[in-house]
Amino acid sequence: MTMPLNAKPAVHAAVAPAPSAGWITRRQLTLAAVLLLAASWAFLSDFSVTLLSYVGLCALVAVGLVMLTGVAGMTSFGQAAFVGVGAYATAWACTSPQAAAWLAWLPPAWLPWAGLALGLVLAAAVAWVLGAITLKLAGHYLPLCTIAWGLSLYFLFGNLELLGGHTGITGLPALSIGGAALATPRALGPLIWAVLLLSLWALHNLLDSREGRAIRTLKSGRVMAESMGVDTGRYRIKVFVLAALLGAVSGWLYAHLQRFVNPTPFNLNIGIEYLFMAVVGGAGHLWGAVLGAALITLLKEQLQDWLPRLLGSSGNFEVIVFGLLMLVVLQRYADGLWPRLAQWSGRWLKADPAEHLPAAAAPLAQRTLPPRGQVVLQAHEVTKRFGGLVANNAVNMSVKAGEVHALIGPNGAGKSTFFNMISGVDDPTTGEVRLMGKPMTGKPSREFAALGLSRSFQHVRLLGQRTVLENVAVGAHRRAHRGWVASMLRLDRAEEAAVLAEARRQIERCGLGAHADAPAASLALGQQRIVEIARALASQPAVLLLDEPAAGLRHLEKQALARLLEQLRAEGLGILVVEHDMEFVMNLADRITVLEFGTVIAEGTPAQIQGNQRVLDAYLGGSDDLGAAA
Ligand SMILES: Nc1ncnc2c1ncn2[C@@H]1O[C@H](COP(=O)(O)OP(=O)(O)OP(=O)(O)O)[C@@H](O)[C@H]1O
Repeated sequence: MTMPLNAKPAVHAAVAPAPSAGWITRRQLTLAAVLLLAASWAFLSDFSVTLLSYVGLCALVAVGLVMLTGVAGMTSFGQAAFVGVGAYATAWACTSPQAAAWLAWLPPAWLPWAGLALGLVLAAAVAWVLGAITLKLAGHYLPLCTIAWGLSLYFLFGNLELLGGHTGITGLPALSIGGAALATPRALGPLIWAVLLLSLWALHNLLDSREGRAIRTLKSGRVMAESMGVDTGRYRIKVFVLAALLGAVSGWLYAHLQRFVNPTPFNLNIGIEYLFMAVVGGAGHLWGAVLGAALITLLKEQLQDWLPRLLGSSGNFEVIVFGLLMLVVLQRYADGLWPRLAQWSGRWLKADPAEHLPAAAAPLAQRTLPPRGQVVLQAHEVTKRFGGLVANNAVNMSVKAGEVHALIGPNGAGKSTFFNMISGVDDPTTGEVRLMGKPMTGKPSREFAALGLSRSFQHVRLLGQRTVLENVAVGAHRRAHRGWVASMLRLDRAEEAAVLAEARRQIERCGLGAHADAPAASLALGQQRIVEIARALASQPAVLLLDEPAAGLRHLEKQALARLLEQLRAEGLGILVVEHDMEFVMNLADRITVLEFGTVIAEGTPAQIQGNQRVLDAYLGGSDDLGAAA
């Protein structure tokens, strides 16, 4: 690997799909399937049309679960409750005398639309409150909480007199658009599918954006994302609200399809079924939700029909068979069926043409670097205790703009712990950290990122299945601004082009241009460390913290890395490096701080450190390393 430091930035930054020898693209196939469905709608039987309408309704909820569970990593069993919120809101708005009095100014045909607005507001409010309370929980506590509030809302529907108790509410009007009543599944089904397809399009756009990259970090990269300036807590709540809104829209359509509501379709069993649909289809894939909803809805229907005939008696046999089938499917296809289908169809599909992002990209936010020699990062008496163990003991250290400062010490000396203290990943037990002169103690790492600090991690934290380009683009998150709605509507393309061009520029600067479109996990570990540096550079930092950047690199690669860091120093960055490779450190660093058992035992220039007896003693047999680097 070489690291051309002055490589030109790539202008066009879209991810190129792998070519294949098929005759139709995925996009064309999707369009053909939608047109076929639309054309055959009038000829399908009433039964098929009804079934397909239910598939569409379930897929709408399941696609929200794909976003919530598959993409963002939050498992919810309680999604049926939000479907109930949407259904009951419109049922109440359309039938209650109180609502009629309040909405007397509205023509009757508009009442269902008022019901939709009410359902969306209620679902968003309930989800926001529930999310704020429960989403901080980790592990199995979060799914348990979703069961708890799923049950609570279900019983609330059944016990509120205002909502008709367990009998429910009857007499809902049909939806009407432009005077045409959508009173049957044949008439309402196209609207259900139009809403579903529109949602899929918007969510696909969202995932293919700056905001989508941030959402993808929620599953396994939250510490990294916070260090890149992403407010992951806020994103988690937003995804939760989004999934709830999709559930509420499905509930609204369901209520006007059935024309009555009662609590049964919103119970916990149905919540689990929605989750099954997302997981069986492929929880990480938007179209997996449609596949899962279709499979499970059709399977249930067929089993209900066939099993009593086969077994000669009636009963809920389909639930038993259904459960067993789920076990087999999940055992064999842990990622769901969509990836298998995509793999199989990949043989005869050709790649979609690469997206052409606008060439005239919007400028990204720029940072003015502090003057050379100014202290940019300062640790004062920083102590960190883990129970009885003192990992950092009153550590003092400062990093100046335009210098490379190295932090060295034997294994377990407390270097990574100190890194976490001064980057906001963890809080010191006592002591103070100042960044750009501002006290930062107790602040989250995203606020360190906002002030210009960026870092890499000792244990590489990349989104392995995403491309190198996408990973590095996460680093530029704070330099762009377009939000969810702009992303869903594709209004962010100029800014997206700028983000991707910047990411590609940093990748090429770090010598990984040839790997930009490869999944990050396919790179060697040493290269993955370089990807982390490129990601940190994409944020245009003033302070760069690198935890063992040279580990796993070959000799020439280390030399190229040293040249890159020298250039960054010349540009005025303050760089702090934790590194075990003494030759690398002694040739590069301006100042070195040595930690032993969490305490600073020496600080000075490389020459002073190499002559320091206490340091040589600390390294025991390692004194040769220090000497050899001289
Ligand atoms: N979360 C934690 N809980 C308890 N002890 C911890 C925790 N993190 C680190 N330690 C302990 O603190 C000490 C310092 O660990 P740290 O990882 O900071 O050392 P290091 O100098 O980075 O080591 P290395 O060079 O091997 O990475 C070690 O004894 C370690 O076991």
